Amino acid sequence: MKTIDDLVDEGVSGKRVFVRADLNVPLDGGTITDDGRIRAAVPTITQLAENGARVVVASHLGRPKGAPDPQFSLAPVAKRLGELLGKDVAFATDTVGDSAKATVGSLADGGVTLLENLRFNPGETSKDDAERGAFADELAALADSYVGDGFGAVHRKHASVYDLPARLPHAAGHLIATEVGVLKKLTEDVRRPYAVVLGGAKVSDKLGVIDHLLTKADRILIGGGMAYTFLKAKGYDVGTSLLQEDQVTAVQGYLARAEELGVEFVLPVDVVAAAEFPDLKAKTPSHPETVAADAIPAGLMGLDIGPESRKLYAAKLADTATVFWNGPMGVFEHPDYAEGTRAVAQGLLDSPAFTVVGGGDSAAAVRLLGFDENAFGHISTGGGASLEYLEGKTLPGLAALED
Ligand SMILES: Nc1ncnc2c1ncn2[C@@H]1O[C@H](COP(=O)(O)OP(=O)(O)OP(=O)(O)O)[C@@H](O)[C@H]1O
Ligand SMILES: O=C(O)[C@H](O)COP(=O)(O)O
Repeated sequence: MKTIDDLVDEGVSGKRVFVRADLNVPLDGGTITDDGRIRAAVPTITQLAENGARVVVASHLGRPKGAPDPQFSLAPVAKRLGELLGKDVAFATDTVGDSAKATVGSLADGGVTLLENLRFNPGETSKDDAERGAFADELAALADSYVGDGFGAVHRKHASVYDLPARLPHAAGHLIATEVGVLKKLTEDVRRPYAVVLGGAKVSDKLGVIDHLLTKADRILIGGGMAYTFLKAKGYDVGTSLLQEDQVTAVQGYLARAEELGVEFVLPVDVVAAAEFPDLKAKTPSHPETVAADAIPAGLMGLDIGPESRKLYAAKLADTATVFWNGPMGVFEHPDYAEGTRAVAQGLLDSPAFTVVGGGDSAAAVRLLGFDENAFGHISTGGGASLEYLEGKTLPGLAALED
């Protein structure tokens, strides 16, 4: 894989270099609540700008439906990126339209622009190769070369991740190199006991990885929105909790296979539940109740792991040598449901293990709850991406940089 250093050695001065970053940060209205992914993109952008490139940065934010949607605008990200780089970042209000063409066209050597959200264009995420390709052609017209650095999105076969590098000379940026370097260690000589902690809300995306982890991990701890599909698979009532009904049978299969293989599954024994999803904006007090995990009353939804589960999870992490954690244990954005995530983060720090925390929200949670990110072995910007890497899957955004 060609690196950004190789590209810079070949000469980037005066050239338009397209940087596909993952600047998908958590937002509260227009306010960025955690800028970790923006900070992670800085080294690559800085190196290119310092070497006289005209840097065209692009990213997705959230999951808009292929059309402009102001709540997913990257405008606040352009401002923050400018502060971190210590220079103005020209923001294009579209991705391949007049604004993008004009902004890129007027870039000086060493200048940086950020394009509007790639997912405002249906071609970005299309399953149709021709539609994605047509959008990639339009993006390619804005640049002379391509640097892939959005590790958090390399598992997506999207136009800017997969099709665009095929159309331009390409290289991998610093973030991708660092992330792959650390995760590779977890797929090779992993020190045991090896525990994997899974939570979060993208349940359908992430359940599939468990099948693979059963042959790798010694212990799998389940929390967050993922837990309720497991509790249901054990025959328990889960009230109105997040549930992936179509995966219940598959999960029963995982539980049976784990028993055969001697892999320990750790599920919550109690949960913090409420009648309604909390107000994450106002953070007004909600009405949480701690209930047994095997009998969540009808009308209540599980929003965090309970106090007994926190003790159990900390104990299960205490003797591990390696831990990979993706996905918060609860709706940590609201103080009533943050304690499970806090307990797991503390459990990781108290254990002697080499710890990798992966995922936009997981990494943000660790920082927002006041933990020192440097105390963890590695904080990955990729959640789904790091899981699929560990699964051994071919990741479109890495494969595209290889040839
Ligand atoms: N019990 C629950 N019910 C509903 N949502 C939950 C629950 N527990 C956690 N969440 C939500 O999960 C979200 C994070 O999940 P997600 O799977 O996106 O993790 P991630 O670390 O960001 O990984 P990725 O980088 O792949 O997105 C948080 O916003 C949190 O509020
Ligand atoms: O948050 C993430 O995991 C990445 O930014 C990818 O986002 P996606 O799951 O919406 O493709």
